[in-house]
Parts: sequence; structure tokens; C-alpha cells
Amino acid sequence: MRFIPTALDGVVIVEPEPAHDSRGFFARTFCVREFGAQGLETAFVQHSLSHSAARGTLRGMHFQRGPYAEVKVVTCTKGAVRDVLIDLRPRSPTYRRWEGYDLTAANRRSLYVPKGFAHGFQTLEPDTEVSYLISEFHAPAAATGVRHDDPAFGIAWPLPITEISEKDRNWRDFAEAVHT
Ligand SMILES: Cc1cn([C@H]2C[C@H](O)[C@@H](COP(=O)(O)OP(=O)(O)O[C@H]3O[C@@H](C)C(=O)[C@@H](O)[C@H]3O)O2)c(=O)[nH]c1=O
Repeated sequence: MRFIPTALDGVVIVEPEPAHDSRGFFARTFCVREFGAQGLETAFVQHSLSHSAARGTLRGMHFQRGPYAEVKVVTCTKGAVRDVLIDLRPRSPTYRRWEGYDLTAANRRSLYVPKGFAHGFQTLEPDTEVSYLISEFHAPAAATGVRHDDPAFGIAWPLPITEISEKDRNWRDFAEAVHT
């Protein structure tokens, strides 16, 4: 695997290094030893999957608070997404910055998302699947988010939004949330 640092502190693109032969290839997508050697989380308690039918579907921007904060390793196994992260760690050099990453079934890239980031994506193709390794159990009481169009961040999404949940449409302004 190749581990490629990004502009956001602690966010890493993970690329498989396939061993090709006449049948196709074999590639590791997660390895306790290799992740451990990079100082990355290795204890994942969930492997989860989402399917989005329509191109332009938006999910996010999600995170769990406090002791339930999650590390996620996000991979697009079918179709394509623009994955977006916002650094919400007040002491980080990249606090409040966002960045977008194209994860596609074709490029086979995964994104390593440390604790303290809001995560979301928009599908670039119909019939898109996203797979996650997640380091914490789902804790609905600790689950929260920021709005995809919050002016505090000004995220540039690639497409008009075709589908979004009520929950995601209605996250309150980050500026209000941090001061209350
Ligand atoms: C996230 C999650 C949801 N659920 C349930 C709750 C609900 O009935 C249904 C759909 O949940 P949501 O609407 O939150 O699904 P979704 O909007 O796809 O949530 C996901 O969004 C992306 C951006 C992430 O980063 C993920 O960690 C996760 O938060 O699945 C679980 O059972 N376990 C889980 O870990």
C-alpha cells in the first residue's frame, strides 16, 4: 500500500499496490502491520456500506462527538464520489479547512479520516457504493453534523444536489453550534 499525505493534517490517501498476473490482481486494502507502521488506527469495530441510487446524492457532513469520535477509512467500491472533509479540531494547523478528494471504483483510493473531522460526499455517478471501516460503534446520541452549504466553510460541491436527507438539510450553522 502507498500512503500519501494530503493538505489536511493527518488525512492520508491509501492506494493499493496490486500484484497483477494473467487472472487479474490481488491487493491488500487494509493491513494492521502497514497501518500500524504509519501510526494509523488499526482497531476497527464496524465495516459498513452505503448505496446511493442517484448521481448528485449528498450525504454529510457527519461526525460523532467526544469519546465516540471515529476514525474512518472510506472507499468507493462502485461508481464515484467527491469525498469532502472539514477539519474541526480547534488545535489543528488546518482547523476549519475543507478539502475534496475523488474516490472512485476505478482509482481504488481510500481516504483515512482521523478523529475530529466532519465527513461527507456527493455521488458523481448513479448506483454508487461507499464502504467504511469505522473505529467506534454507532452512537446516535453522539452523532452530529454540519451543513453541506454552511457559509463558515463554503464547500464547492461538484453537482446540483439531487437527493439529501432531512437531517442533513437541517444541521444548524456551525457558528451558532460552536458558541452555544
Ligand atoms: C451511520 C449509521 C447509520 N445507521 C442507521 C441509522 C439510519 O436508520 C440509517 C441511515 O443513517 P444515516 O442517514 O445517518 O446514513 P448516512 O447519511 O449514510 O450516514 C453516513 O454518512 C457518511 C457521510 C458518514 O461519514 C458515515 O459515517 C455515516 O454517518 O442507518 C446505523 O445503523 N449504523 C450506523 O453506523
